Amino acid sequence: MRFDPDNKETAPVLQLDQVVRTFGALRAVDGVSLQVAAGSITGLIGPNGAGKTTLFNTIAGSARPDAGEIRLRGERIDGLRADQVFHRGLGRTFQIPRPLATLTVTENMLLAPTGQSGEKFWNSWLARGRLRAQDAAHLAKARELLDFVGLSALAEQKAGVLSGGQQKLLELARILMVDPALILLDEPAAGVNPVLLESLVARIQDLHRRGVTFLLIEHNMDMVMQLCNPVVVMAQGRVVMQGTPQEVRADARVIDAYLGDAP
Ligand SMILES: Nc1ncnc2c1ncn2[C@@H]1O[C@H](COP(=O)(O)OP(=O)(O)OP(=O)(O)O)[C@@H](O)[C@H]1O
Repeated sequence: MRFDPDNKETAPVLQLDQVVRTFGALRAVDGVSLQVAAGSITGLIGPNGAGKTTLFNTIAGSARPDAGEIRLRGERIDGLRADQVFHRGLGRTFQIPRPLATLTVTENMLLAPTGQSGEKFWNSWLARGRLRAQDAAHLAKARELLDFVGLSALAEQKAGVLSGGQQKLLELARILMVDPALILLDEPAAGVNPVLLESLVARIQDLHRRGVTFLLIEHNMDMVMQLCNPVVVMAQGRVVMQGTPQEVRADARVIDAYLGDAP
């Protein structure tokens, strides 16, 4: 399906066409074509080493594709830097969150609109200088979003003291500072305690109801089955199948892909 800018309902937010990313002889992403429909929570699953994170890195601009085309809302983004992709409306979180530990939670939030994609670990002195230029509107928005993810009470704490789950909520809130059209979540459930996980799932559902589109990598199948439709399955750098959670669960190719990963 080609992107139809006149049809906001059905046009895919993200479109990948034959994307390849290699590491030497290894084709970590080996000709992936897929579409993420506007308003969907699309799941990306697959055994360890399938190429999911490499695909995210390639989409988000932290790794360049060796071949293929990537479009966000119909416009080519392959070849752009991570901060450029971020400002075009694509936010991503990491398997292991990367807040600036010596800045406060609020200060981390205020870095988002200045162009920090989360890719670079800026030194805190430099980051503080940038924050002075922020205006009150950004601060109000930061407070509102921290409230949304349940981190208001920790707003003035150093981000380094947050638990892993709280750091994931902070990453999500930080991305929301730029009103993203699409959010890539890399293993949101990993290392998150059950209470915070419930809160994270609820926030994703809230945002989904407000029209935010998600593509998420997850090994927690309960979460995938609860949240995602469709689910895309990768193995050995390729898309093996795509379908509803029920279709994926029952598909022999998916079972094979996972069993092939067993020790
Ligand atoms: N920077 C790199 N240099 C060399 N090889 C890499 C690099 N990053 C990833 N790979 C390899 O690319 C393949 C895909 O890795 P990737 O991390 O994308 O898989 P994944 O599906 O995200 O796995 P997991 O579920 O374990 O996170 C693996 O064989 C991995 O060893």
